[in-house]
Amino acid sequence: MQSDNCGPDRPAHPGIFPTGEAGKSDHEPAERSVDFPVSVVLPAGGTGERTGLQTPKQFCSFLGRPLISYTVQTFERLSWIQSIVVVVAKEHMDLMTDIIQRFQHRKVRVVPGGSTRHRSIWNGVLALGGEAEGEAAAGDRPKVVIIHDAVRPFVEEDFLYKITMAAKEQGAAGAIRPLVSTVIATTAEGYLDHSLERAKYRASEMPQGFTYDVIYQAYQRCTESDFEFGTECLHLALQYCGTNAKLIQGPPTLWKVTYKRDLAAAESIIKDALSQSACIITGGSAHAATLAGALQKAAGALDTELEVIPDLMGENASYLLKEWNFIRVSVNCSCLSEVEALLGDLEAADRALLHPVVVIWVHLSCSGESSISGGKVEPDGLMELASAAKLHNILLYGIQLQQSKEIERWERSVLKVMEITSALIRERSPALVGQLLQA
Ligand SMILES: Nc1ccn([C@@H]2O[C@H](COP(=O)(O)OP(=O)(O)OP(=O)(O)O)[C@@H](O)[C@H]2O)c(=O)n1
Ligand SMILES: O=P(O)(O)OC[C@@H](O)[C@@H](O)[C@@H](O)CO
Repeated sequence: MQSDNCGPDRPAHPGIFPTGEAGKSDHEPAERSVDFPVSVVLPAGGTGERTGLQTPKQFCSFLGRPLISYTVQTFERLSWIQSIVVVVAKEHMDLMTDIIQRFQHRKVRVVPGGSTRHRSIWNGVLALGGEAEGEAAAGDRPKVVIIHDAVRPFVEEDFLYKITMAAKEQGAAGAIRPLVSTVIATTAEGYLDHSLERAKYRASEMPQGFTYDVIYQAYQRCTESDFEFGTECLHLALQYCGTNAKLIQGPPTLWKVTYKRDLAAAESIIKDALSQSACIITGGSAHAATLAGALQKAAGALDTELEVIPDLMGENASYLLKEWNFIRVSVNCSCLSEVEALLGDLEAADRALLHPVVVIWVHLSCSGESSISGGKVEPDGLMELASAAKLHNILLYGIQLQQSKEIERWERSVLKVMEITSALIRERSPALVGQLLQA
């Protein structure tokens, strides 16, 4: 049984991870031309025992989204990938179908896995050829199959392209990384037998690529012992097809989420990727522009790139499609209509389907009267707005500060606004949503 879900026709959501060029974020995937069909098998049928958690790691959530959804997104946004087969345990088929529908993933099919990783991958390869349903659909068969563990979410387009082209040429290609620890052989009694010369060995990682014929034939010919105990597809290609894989050293981002600590590391990487920059909207106010300039200066010390714009009109509307963090400065105006308009624009742009968007309302009081004692700002109004925004995965926070003629005091307030802003953007905590914080 498999479930097809092509999902609604929508533009690929921008990615948040670098394409492989250092520091360049991939708001849009670089267009590459691949003139043959490429499909992907994502084995996700394991139980993740080594995390010690009840929930299999591929379904553990980060910022409200399961790990596997991040991996699927990485592949679905590449125009040269024609289809993705996710292989999950039978009891998770419905869960995976729900994830695909909830996050509007495209080009994805779900098929049942097997008792071992190899069996799961084989089921995925069969599905690509239409055999999982009992009829061979030769026309759908891809030229190249990328096999990638679903728990390796940080794969870069550049590297996928390299593996794909090498697999097309060579029949098989695989990612490798230098060994971090020396590999030793042990005796039956648990003593050292010998150690391997580390420089001669590499860690085999994912993604791997194969021509469809090679991986199909390899699995058709392999033994029950291979299915039960094997962990290396490249070995099957060599052993049963005489195809010697091209090995390509990949970036450190290829690591596999295996232990509980890896989940924390993955969440930190995702949060880092979402908090690289922010956009300050001043509404054209001179006071707000002054504050924005001071915040930009303070941001430099906090490694956050701040862009200042008056509004989201014209060309500036592009920020709605590429920015994950917005700061709306209101001066002497405690009404929330400007924030409400921004939230409406973000909801209309459908920005927060895959990642929570942060909106921070900075209320600058220049009138001299304390905006607290004057009771000018209605915190309830902010909480109400924030609760509604949260339903669209938009996290709204408030910060209040007063203009001060004392330079030192003003600079301290500005720095405090920037520190609070950085923390809110980095953590994206639902707990602080709707709060009016004081700088
Ligand atoms: N029967 C299996 C076992 C594993 N996998 C998948 O293969 C990938 C790499 O395997 P591994 O990291 O070993 O995952 P688990 O087997 O879930 O982990 P553990 O060994 O800790 O249980 C994972 O995406 C896992 O879901 C699979 O599709 N089918
Ligand atoms: O062995 P595990 O099941 O933890 O993970 C699978 C890994 O072995 C595999 O992803 C790479 O070694 C490449 O084959």
